[in-house]
Amino acid sequence: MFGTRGQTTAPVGRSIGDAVTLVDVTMNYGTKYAVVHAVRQVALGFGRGSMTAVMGPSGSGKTTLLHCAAGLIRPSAGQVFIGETDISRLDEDSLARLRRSRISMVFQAYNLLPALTAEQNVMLPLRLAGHRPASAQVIDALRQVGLADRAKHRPGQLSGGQQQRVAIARALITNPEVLFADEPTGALDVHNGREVLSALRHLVDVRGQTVVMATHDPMAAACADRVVFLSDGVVVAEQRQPTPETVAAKLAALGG
Ligand SMILES: Nc1ncnc2c1ncn2[C@@H]1O[C@H](COP(=O)(O)OP(=O)(O)OP(=O)(O)O)[C@@H](O)[C@H]1O
Repeated sequence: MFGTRGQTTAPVGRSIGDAVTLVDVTMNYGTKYAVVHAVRQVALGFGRGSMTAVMGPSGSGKTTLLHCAAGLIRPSAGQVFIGETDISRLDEDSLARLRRSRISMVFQAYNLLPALTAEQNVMLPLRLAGHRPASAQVIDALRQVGLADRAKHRPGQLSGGQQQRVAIARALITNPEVLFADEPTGALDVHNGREVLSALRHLVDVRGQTVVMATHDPMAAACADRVVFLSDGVVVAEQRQPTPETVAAKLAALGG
């Protein structure tokens, strides 16, 4: 968890209850002549079976932090652990394997293939990995997001919220330890956004899924167990049991 330094049950900076741990993660973009310090010395843990929202003003480093945590980019300094695995030490092939098998990511754009049905989209990650998923497994993933009855529908026949829930089902099919979501409701109206958030919440409460979500939206953040606030790449605050009001007030104070 936040400020876990000094734990005696795990190496310095890590708690055994965390699905993901960032140890002094720093990410700089650019050259030494024009450097952007996007994330600075962030030390954070994301607890297993919990939902954390990462918030902050535009440009505060939310996406960069998520991408470092998910192994999509390598930090300039610091370590990232997925469970016990220090992904900073993995070579490219091992990191790619870990990303495929232990991590999933959902983006603001659903990235569904329009010619495929919901169930075909959901099975795609396993098919690409050379597996033939059982139909029951695919339907179960769709059931987890409330869409078992839409398996044969194509994306064009679904609402935005339903399409994003198919994207979440597709992210679940590999049974990831952590599901990262970058602005998952960013393209949706309030109603569809709520459907997506309640699907994510259901996964945490019923399945024990770990979810880490970057968002601009105080309503979305208030669905999380905990909100971490970034400002200029630094973790400046956190809230537990957040409400839309407490989150919005903090964000306003940070200039978001
Ligand atoms: N590939 C890149 N090259 C150079 N600078 C980058 C790159 N990606 C992000 N940045 C910069 O890093 C900082 C953090 O960006 P990031 O996208 O992580 O913030 P954010 O909080 O997710 O922003 P937003 O809410 O607007 O999506 C910003 O100053 C941004 O301009």
